[in-house]
Amino acid sequence: MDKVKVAILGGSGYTAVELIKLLLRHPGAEIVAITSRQAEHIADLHPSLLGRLDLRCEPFDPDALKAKGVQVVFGCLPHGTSMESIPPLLERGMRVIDLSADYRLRDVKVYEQWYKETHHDQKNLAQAVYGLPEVYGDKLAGAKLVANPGCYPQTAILGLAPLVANKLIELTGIVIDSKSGVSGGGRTPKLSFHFPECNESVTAYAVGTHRHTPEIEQALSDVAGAPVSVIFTPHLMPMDRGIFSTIYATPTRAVTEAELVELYRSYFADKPFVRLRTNPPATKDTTGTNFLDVCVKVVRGKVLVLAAEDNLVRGASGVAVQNFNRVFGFDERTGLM
Ligand SMILES: NC(=O)C1=CN([C@@H]2O[C@H](COP(=O)(O)OP(=O)(O)OC[C@H]3O[C@@H](n4cnc5c(N)ncnc54)[C@H](OP(=O)(O)O)[C@@H]3O)[C@@H](O)[C@H]2O)C=CC1
Ligand SMILES: CC(=O)N[C@@H](CCC(=O)OP(=O)(O)O)C(=O)O
Repeated sequence: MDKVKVAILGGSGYTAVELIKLLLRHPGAEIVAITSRQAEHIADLHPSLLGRLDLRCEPFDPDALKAKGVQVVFGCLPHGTSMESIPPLLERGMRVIDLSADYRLRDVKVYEQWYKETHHDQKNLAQAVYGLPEVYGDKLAGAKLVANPGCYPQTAILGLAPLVANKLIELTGIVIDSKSGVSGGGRTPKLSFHFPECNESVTAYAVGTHRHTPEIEQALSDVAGAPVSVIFTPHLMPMDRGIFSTIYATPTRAVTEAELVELYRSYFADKPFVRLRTNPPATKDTTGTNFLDVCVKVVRGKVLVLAAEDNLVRGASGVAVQNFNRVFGFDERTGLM
């Protein structure tokens, strides 16, 4: 089988470099173009790629990408910018896996409420598939537009899916307390990510207003078949990468830990990237991998779920490759194990 010709948008960013490294190891993918506003060799933007990829970044030009035979474009751009770039790619018959948040929320009013921005591409929103393969896997084969999921939401959605699918917890008031490494904020400098600001310090941010709240609720409501509401609080941690979520829920009946462990084991049995742990996972156990580690406990009548992942791999570029595999019919583990 010929390799799938791939382009990446936003070449200088963190998710782009992670994606490039994954795709260089993928037997079915060939990177033929990387776009950037900076006309540089990719190894000048990311010296870790020196000797691994000989490609000069180019300006974004959908016709030029089409002329190179690009079949799928990975969008590694900020939200808002992404929805400006994607329509001309779809019009020219290229598939898109978008790492931004622009196509994740089905209801445009919800997007505009939480992102405080007007949505400019409602037409393509309708055909976007939310790219969380463990939940929406049957919709991904041949998809034209995949909305890659957010980093925090994956820990919450997969951490809670077995419980909400089986109506074992109350569907309102679920508490999700999450911590992220600083790379979650991207490479573009910002005061709160400046070393003296965030080193040796922990703080919560976007309390009650974080954009991932409706994304978590949308997917969990799909799994539950009923509305789910959560209280999601993200924290910035003085580390490079990794996300850890501690989730508290109220059971709808008396449950035992052994029963829940068995439920999780069977729910994730055919999901190779979710690892069930008997002790709390650590972010470092997942660094550089596409694994999402989950542990379920019962404490004083409450259900606790502990989940860890690498925000740049499982949280972004790794799950994007998992989606690529599903879209093009590769085994979903290809290039990721
Ligand atoms: N970091 C993470 O852990 C995760 C990130 N995401 C999402 O993935 C996307 C990329 O994130 P990440 O790689 O971290 O971000 P970065 O800030 O590291 O990179 C984004 C890149 O997009 C390009 N860019 C920035 N602003 C503009 C603009 N106004 N117009 C055109 N291009 C622009 C730049 O590339 P250049 O200068 O080369 O043009 C920039 O380096 C975002 O939507 C983010 O929310 C999703 C999950 C996790
Ligand atoms: C630490 C940090 O700042 N994290 C980012 C995570 C955003 C992200 O990566 O997800 P989206 O693609 O949905 O923007 C934040 O909270 O905005």
